[in-house]
Amino acid sequence: MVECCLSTPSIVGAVRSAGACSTPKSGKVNMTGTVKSAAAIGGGVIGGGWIARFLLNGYDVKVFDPHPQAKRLVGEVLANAERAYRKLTLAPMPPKGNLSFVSSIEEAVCDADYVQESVPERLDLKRSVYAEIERHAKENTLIGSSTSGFKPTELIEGFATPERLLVAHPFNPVYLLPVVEVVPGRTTADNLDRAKSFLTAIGMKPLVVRKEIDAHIADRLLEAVWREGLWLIHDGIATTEEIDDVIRFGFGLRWAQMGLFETYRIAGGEAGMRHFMSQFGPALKWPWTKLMDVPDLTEELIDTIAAQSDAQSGKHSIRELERIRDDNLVAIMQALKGNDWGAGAVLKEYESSLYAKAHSHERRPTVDPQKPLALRADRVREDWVDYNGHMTESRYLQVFGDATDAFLHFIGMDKDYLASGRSLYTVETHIRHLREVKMGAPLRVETRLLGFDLKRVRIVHELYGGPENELLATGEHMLLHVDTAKSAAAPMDPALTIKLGEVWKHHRHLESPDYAGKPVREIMMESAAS
Ligand SMILES: NC(=O)C1=CN([C@@H]2O[C@H](COP(=O)(O)OP(=O)(O)OC[C@H]3O[C@@H](n4cnc5c(N)ncnc54)[C@H](O)[C@@H]3O)[C@@H](O)[C@H]2O)C=CC1
Ligand SMILES: C[N+](C)(C)CC(=O)CC(=O)[O-]
Repeated sequence: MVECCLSTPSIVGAVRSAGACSTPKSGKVNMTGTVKSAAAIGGGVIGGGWIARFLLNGYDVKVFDPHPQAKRLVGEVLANAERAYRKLTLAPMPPKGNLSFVSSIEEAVCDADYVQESVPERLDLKRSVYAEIERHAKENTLIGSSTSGFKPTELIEGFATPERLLVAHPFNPVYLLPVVEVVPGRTTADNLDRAKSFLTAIGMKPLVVRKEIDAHIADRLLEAVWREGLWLIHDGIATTEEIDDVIRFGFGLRWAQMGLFETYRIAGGEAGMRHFMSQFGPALKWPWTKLMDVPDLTEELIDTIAAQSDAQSGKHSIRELERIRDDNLVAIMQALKGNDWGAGAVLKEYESSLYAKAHSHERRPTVDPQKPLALRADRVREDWVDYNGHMTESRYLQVFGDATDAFLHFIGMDKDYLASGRSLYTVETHIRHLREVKMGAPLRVETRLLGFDLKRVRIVHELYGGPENELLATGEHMLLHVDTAKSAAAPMDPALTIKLGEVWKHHRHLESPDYAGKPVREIMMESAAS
């Protein structure tokens, strides 16, 4: 917790600037009730994570936090979050939202459709912040609280519009971990739905807690584990590092993918959960845990824990530790995505929503059909670079593959088309690497249709970039239309061929690339030998 800033809104009111709001208080969110802009009240560890998630998902965010270094602190969390997202996904993220720091709660919330409160865990402070939010926010602005343990009915005391306040309890780092415990309190079903769709749209998995309790679901569990950890240190049985080791080399790996009960079902062998319960149930009554006893947090115990923690992790700054943690979380989530499981399944769903948005009319670039199609732009990310300092080979295929996907969306191969059991598979690829492509270089792909018939599409992508906007690489591809259930070639839907025909009407007049259709050159061994 940042000690300097347990400021109450009345103190904050002294620095409030006037005339901040363009929207009158009574203004509706918008016609559809969807969230378009967000405010963050509190930009510490958790507020900073929320701010990063909102911004990276394209929402403008106004932040109020009286901490004198709030800008720097949020900036550092945001930098780490951007770094993590570059590794997390290649899906087209929306343009980043605008971040502004304001000097009052009023300025922060007056235009916002969604407000996330992340001030320190003190009930009086939270309530006074809500009173200020309520005074200045639009009438159907949603308010989410990051509280780790307060129940919504405690939070809403004295609040005139409790139907719009809910607990939205996230997990650190908020920009990566998907789950958010949503505790509705007296929120209306409509507002609950709005909150859930907003949280889902920013890549989260809202889990509605059906009955409010202190500390919701997760912190009840986490506190039990933490309490046992404190006892183990207090009793001199284990150090902070040893406790962390049994988790990270052992059951923590299981928890990341199956949680507690599914793991224990397997631990029951073929007889499953019933056998597990009968074998280990009695142990619950043995003195395996300290139950609700809490060790006194004496200076001595705190010193021991802090010293052990320094010995364990003191060689890294907190920001470095965050980056190590983020890299590991990204690796786990990507592995789980490959298995379409747990947090990986959420990531997969989120990515497909990003692709769908990118290909929707809203964000589709204006395309001039008379020219090669400019459907894909990117930048060489830091983990795309090989030991030569160049974009590594597999990333060329990634960039061209994404450009092919963009082209297929352009001609009408959308989610519904795929769901109908039809798709286009790439059956042949020829990539030419023409110039060095270095880290950070902006890339632009131009796509041209070289021909098509009822079952095949032939395209070529040209990759441009670098300081002179030069041609860096080319990729020529043959795609085959298939019936995915039969895994056999099949004619395309007429809608696709009509669209291809429209593109072809223009592209047939473009100058044919002289390299197209040519194989990799042969090496004449006779001349090499002579
Ligand atoms: N740290 C964690 O692991 C988690 C914390 N939470 C919850 O998130 C909330 C915030 O916790 P942290 O971010 O950890 O605390 P923090 O101490 O890192 O940040 C709190 C921020 O609130 C600011 N603040 C203080 N008074 C304010 C006011 N009147 N208006 C606006 N900003 C004000 C402070 O300057 C500080 O930057 C708490 O309710 C906590 O229980 C939820 C999930 C995890
Ligand atoms: C320790 N804590 C209660 C603040 C933890 C949380 O609320 C969730 C988390 O991120 O572990």
